[in-house]
Amino acid sequence: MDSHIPSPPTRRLSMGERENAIDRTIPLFPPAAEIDEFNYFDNNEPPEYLEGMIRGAQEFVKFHRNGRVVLVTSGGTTVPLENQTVRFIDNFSAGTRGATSAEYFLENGYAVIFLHRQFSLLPYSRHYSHSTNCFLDFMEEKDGKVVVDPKYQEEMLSVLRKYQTAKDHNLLLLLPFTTINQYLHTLRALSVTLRPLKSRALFYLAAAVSDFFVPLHRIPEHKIQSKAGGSKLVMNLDPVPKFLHRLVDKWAPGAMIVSFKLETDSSILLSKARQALERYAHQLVIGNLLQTRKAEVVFVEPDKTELWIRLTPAQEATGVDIESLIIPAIIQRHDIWIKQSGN
Ligand SMILES: CC(C)(COP(=O)(O)O)[C@@H](O)C(=O)NCCC(=O)N[C@@H](CSSC[C@H](N)C(=O)O)C(=O)O
Repeated sequence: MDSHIPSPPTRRLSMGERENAIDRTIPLFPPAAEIDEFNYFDNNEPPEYLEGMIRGAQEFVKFHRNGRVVLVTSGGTTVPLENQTVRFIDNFSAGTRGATSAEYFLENGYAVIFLHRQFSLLPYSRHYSHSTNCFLDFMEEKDGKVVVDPKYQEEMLSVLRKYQTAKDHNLLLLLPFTTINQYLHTLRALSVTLRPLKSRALFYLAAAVSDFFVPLHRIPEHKIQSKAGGSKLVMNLDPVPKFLHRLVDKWAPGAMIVSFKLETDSSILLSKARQALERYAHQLVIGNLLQTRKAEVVFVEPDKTELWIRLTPAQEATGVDIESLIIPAIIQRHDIWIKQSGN
């Protein structure tokens, strides 16, 4: 290390060690019973904008009543720690999986309801976001006017044309969420809105959903104060109802439902994905590891098959989207689902 740069102070660990960071003496929560889910929705108000949002979704579904509609969820849900939220627990997701998948569904003739974390990546604009691949880097000034750098014309024109087509044909409905509560209320309401499509409705649950939250009756109104000299913040979180169970059983009967299982430990990915499929009895779990999610996923299906979908090194090197392989494989399964459902 350069002599003139002082070495960082040794990290001060809090009193305990890593293994004490989470109190594991509390018994593991049993799977949420049905009543817990009713309680959740009775005790946690829907967002005030929900009625208007759903009216728009109803118009969209009516417009596409003879086609296929996929609800793509994308981005991470937050768990506010105060009602006047200053601090919150976030779930990791840039929104790349959802936004990229939505583009491939659109290119395959699906209408897309994109339920996404506000300000996360969106279909098409994800190619030129404000930070990575900043759109300003693709422009230059010529004769006092802003023009697109000729180097990028072809690629940008292709993205623009796809974006325009989606807009001109009313194929993409963008609906935002931020908190877990907004997400759950909106997902439930959209499930009911999609019922008329029966098997032609597809749920593609790529959002990173919170598992624990602070219930309304326990959340402080104002910013939590830290005491002078420092003080611990001990949080007591409740489990988020296992809504996937309700979605499959009650909210979206007949629709095809695909969920994602996110892990960081490769040794438990397959078993956790199988467990989710057994627990919720939906049609497909796509397992992925945080660290390799852009290069490989595994399809875990009710007939016990496990199909790995991987980019080759050459595909990775040339920037092929793994979603260009995932989505056609899902559509193949949706074709069969619709045929078997007879509606
Ligand atoms: C979030 C990523 C990894 C994409 O990343 P970006 O491209 O950066 O956006 C996505 O592929 C994914 O695994 N999404 C699902 C993550 C997730 O939270 N899955 C839940 C299942 S759906 S939430 C279901 C709820 N917990 C319940 O059991 O009812 C889980 O693993 O537990």
